Amino acid sequence: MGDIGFETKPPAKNKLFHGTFIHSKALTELEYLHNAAVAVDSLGTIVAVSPDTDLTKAQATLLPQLNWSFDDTEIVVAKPGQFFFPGFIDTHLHASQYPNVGLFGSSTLLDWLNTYTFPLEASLSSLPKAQKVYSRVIRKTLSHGTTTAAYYATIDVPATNLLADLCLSSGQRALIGRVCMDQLGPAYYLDESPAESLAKTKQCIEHVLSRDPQMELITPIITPRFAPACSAPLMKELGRLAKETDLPVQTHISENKNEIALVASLFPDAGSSYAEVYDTFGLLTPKTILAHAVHLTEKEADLVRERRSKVSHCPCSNSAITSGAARVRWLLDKGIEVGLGTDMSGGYSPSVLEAARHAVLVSRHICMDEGRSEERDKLSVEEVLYLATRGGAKVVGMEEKIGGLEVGMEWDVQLVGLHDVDEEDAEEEGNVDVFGWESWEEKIAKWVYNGDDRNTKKVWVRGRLVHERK
Ligand SMILES: O=c1[nH]c(=O)c2nc[nH]c2[nH]1
Ligand SMILES: [Zn+2]
Repeated sequence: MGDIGFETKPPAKNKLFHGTFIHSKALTELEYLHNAAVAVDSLGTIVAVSPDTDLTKAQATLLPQLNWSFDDTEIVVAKPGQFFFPGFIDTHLHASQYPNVGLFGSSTLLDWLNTYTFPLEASLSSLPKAQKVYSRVIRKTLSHGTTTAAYYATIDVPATNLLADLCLSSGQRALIGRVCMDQLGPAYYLDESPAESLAKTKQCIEHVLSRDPQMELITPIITPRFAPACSAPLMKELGRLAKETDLPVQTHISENKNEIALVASLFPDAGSSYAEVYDTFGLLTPKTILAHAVHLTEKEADLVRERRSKVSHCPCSNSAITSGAARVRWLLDKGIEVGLGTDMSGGYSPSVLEAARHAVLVSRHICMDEGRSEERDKLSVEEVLYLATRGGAKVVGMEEKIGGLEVGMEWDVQLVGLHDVDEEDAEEEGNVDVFGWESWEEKIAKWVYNGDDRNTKKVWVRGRLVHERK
């Protein structure tokens, strides 16, 4: 892969952004900063936030304060109606499954894996094919405003390493997981032994760390696929590795009822629940991302909370392959950190915004099913945007760095534009029409329910422009 330009360093120019900035202040509250300026240094870090200041004033006051020269500072101005918003954090997706988005028929988890998923993943041991798929998934997710992605690759080492290299050269922040599985899969798609699985995992970890030693942009993540696909010795080794390296872990939990029954039959001696199986092998850590968590029992959720493991809520996937409805309000009330995952291609869409609106709708179905109608039982627009940004940042362990627009955080941001119906020369219209009488809260709600990648005009990661809609 010699010709890829590895880049952990952001561009060298200081930047001054001006316009409207919106981010989550708390789970239920968005903060709106209008006519504001944000200064981002050449390392991609936010160094000043000035509310209520026009551009000329911001240039006259902030630049001398920061010792920045006028000529060397790039100015980026949001047009009226546009706003800067933190980049989305996709806390669970399978880069290797991207070609299958939308293909799941009427399958459920275990037959979906055999019919659609394992054959595709296995085929990515062809590096040209992996290059094609991984380049595309990175471009596609960036175009939807995903600045950080927790990726599963495949069991193949060179292809997983290629995904890491491509994230680096494309500038997407990512966690890179080589999938570990030594049972359940077809013979053509399995690690041969726990020892081989561990050794290959270490090779990928070393690769990622060789490219980005400080884990500034890409981070290795230990990835037991899910308990049914991992033998007890393998999970034990991976738990040990997590402890030794203090690296994050990602896996699936309690997605589907047949899967849960399978776990009980496969691991009769490793605890009395799915969560306890992972705990037995040291895989429930504060850096563990558990995808789905649809059918957790009260006791399991308490254990997850006690271990400070995190949950990736994947509503599009849970609906598509009929896994069930995860009770996000219940998890949040327990004090478990939750983020959103597209879970492509169990999920049918690369868009975290789609996952956000689906999370809203699933929460309403839960209310209807449980005969509850209290306002707070339903997830609000503000709450799902929190899950998509700040919540996701906590899930991937980067809440000090990303998810909000504060001094000291990194500039991982999208510029969003909605279509003003009075604008004659409006650029690409997109799906969100704004008539001019909407409040900002209403504009945000319209974006959440009807927005898509046409509204994502520009995307930056660590201050570097990584996507621009032409
Ligand atoms: O949604 C899912 N996608 C997968 O690839 C997978 N593997 C195990 N369990 C899984 N669930
Ligand atoms: Zn998944």
